[in-house]
Amino acid sequence: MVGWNWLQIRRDLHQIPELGFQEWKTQAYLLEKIDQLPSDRIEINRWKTGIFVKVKGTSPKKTIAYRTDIDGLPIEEETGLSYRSLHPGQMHACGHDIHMTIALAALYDIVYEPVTDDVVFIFQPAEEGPGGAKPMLSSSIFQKWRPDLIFALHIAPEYPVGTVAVKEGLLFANTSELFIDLIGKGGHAAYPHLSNDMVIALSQLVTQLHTIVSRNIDPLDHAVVSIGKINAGSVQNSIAERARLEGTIRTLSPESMERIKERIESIVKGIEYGFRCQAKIDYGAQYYQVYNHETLTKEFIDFTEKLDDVNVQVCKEAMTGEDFGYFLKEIPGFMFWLGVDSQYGLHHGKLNPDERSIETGIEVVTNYIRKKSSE
Ligand SMILES: CC(=O)N[C@@H](CCC[C@H](N)C(=O)O)C(=O)O
Repeated sequence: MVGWNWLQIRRDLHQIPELGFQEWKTQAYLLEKIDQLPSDRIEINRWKTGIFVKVKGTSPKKTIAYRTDIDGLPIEEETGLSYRSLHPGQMHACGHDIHMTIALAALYDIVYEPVTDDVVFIFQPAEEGPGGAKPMLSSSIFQKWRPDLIFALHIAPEYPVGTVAVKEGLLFANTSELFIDLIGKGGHAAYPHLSNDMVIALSQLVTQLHTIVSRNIDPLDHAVVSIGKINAGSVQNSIAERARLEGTIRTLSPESMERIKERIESIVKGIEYGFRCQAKIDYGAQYYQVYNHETLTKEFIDFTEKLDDVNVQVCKEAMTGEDFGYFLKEIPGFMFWLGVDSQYGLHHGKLNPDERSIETGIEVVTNYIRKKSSE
């Protein structure tokens, strides 16, 4: 039996964050570990930069799946930790290093103490974008090993270690990325009348986009339009020919997502007309809401309440997105939050999850698999 040090694994993974579908080092690291497990008990399938691992049950009647995401974000790490990211401008700022460690630990546990049912571990790339869940779901290997039940967790900086937060039904929002390019006419800053300034057009566009949620969406149906990045121009004394914004749309209903997109398209037409420019809209990756199965989630809450050292809270829905929603659209299951107690939140360069949360995650995931497999 091999001995693995979870803390070391988490720190190793933390040092090599990679963006969606570029997770080659991460995949190699995970495979190096998984290959140490007894080969007669598992089947391994690579899928792009991801991995499927099936642990054979002793007398399987069903298949249980556990999914982790594996990608990092294009965010510069500012934690100052001794094991900070070795990849400039990239960081595990959404906790996927913790997610992967818990998945590896649960895999290890189930391999060495097998359960009755088959258990499939899914190491999924590109959760932050452009989205690995949807293509993984339609892969031939997923369809062959299609589980009867699937679950996953996400770290939650705002909860103390030892906390599991979850709710039945809607947990995470519908999301769509948003990219808008404006193309006008550049020129010398001293001759604005001869140019068509895309800095001004983009500034107006950003302001107008922020009226959509307050003026076009029912206040009781929450939604978000956030612009995370803008880009225009090359030097202070030249008028910008092009400008670009990058953002995200979040809604609690698929209908509001459609409404917001209609409004964006009208506003952009107005900008094109008013500023005599051209515009291109790209919605990038779209994620379906995370909707937790009512009965399974209730059962999970009852089960988790009985675990020592775990405090279960019923939480509200969040405007975060997760392409795990696509798995839940097809397979009964749920996602839950795992408290990691960090002063800085998700997608922040100073996010620093408390590593003691790994133990809680392992306890909840492995015990839940064992419970469901004994039914
Ligand atoms: C849990 C979490 O933070 N998930 C991400 C998912 C990204 C979706 C996509 N890239 C987008 O921005 O719409 C999130 O930002 O909520």
